[in-house]
Amino acid sequence: MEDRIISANLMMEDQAVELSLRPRYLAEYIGQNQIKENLKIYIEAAKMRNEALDHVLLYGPPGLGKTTLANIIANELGVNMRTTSGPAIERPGDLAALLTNLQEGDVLFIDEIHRLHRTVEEVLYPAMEDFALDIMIGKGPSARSVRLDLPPFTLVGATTRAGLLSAPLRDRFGVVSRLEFYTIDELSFIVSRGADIFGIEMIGDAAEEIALRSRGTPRIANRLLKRVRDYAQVRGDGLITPDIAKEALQMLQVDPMGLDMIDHKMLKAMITSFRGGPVGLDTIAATIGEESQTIEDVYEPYLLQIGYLQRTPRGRMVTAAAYQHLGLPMPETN
Ligand SMILES: Nc1ncnc2c1ncn2[C@@H]1O[C@H](COP(=O)(O)OP(=O)(O)OP(=O)(O)O)[C@@H](O)[C@H]1O
Ligand SMILES: [Mg+2]
Repeated sequence: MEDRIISANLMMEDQAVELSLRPRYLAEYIGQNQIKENLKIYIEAAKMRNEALDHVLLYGPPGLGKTTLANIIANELGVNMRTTSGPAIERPGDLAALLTNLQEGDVLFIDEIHRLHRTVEEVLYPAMEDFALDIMIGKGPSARSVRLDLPPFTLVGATTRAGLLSAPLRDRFGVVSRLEFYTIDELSFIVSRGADIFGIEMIGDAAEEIALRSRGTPRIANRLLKRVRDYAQVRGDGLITPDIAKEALQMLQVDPMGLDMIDHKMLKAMITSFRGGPVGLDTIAATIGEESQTIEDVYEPYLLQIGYLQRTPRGRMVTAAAYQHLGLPMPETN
């Protein structure tokens, strides 16, 4: 299921592309204007005071630019960044090793921070708050705790599931930023920028055709651009015209709103079996043979964003806009 062309999750084929396309400074980072503006001020202030930047939590759906932003923060601060992830830190000692290796002002980036082990998380609290590490020396009755000073550092945490973060951890971030889906204009810009970097020729509204189908997500925009380029090369002379872009995307079975077969299957199942809802997440999952978690994290956010699905206390509902998009009549209300 995860080889959907419009999946926001990172795929093998994206990795090289993302490295070459990843913006390195705030000025190159498109969109997320509020976040950028705030960060610019905080970063400048931290540099003026010669202090570490406050800890930053970045959250939002996959592919919106959290990892990119973490790298940018370190670049703008002019410091080194160490990268790890929640599940990779198995024991408190692993975290201690990471922390004691930081230089003053460095950024420690913890991806998937909602998956930190509880025992590790507890070591993180004093580290974040007091730049200190409490370690136990010895065992049994003679054991004692020793406090070790750490260099001031900035923790940047990223998560797709802020709701799963414990309150004490969340409270220790001075800056909490939620990334939003990108507008069509912003995505068009990202596509054009990618085309420039790759030396791809594109004319007319071709970038917009790709942007429209990118589900508000730069990662998807970059991936679609790559596929469209292949199509243009094989079917034409490499030039991406709006028609070529449309044909290529049609072949990839991505509709003009960025929906693919699985979205269609899910919406249609809700319509035919449940009169459009409300229907519970688990029931939808069972009906289309997917996991509830996947639907909630991966499929649903964009459908909610464009107003094709609605969340109600009694479950999910298909909206009039979705019926219209699918060309299906709304059931009579009674
Ligand atoms: N604001 C932006 N401007 C231009 N390109 C962007 C922007 N945000 C993201 N991208 C592009 O999208 C790609 C994916 O972004 P990134 O890896 O930072 O997402 P993420 O939020 O960390 O995803 P995940 O939740 O899967 O870790 C980047 O490599 C970059 O090419
Ligand atoms: Mg990431």
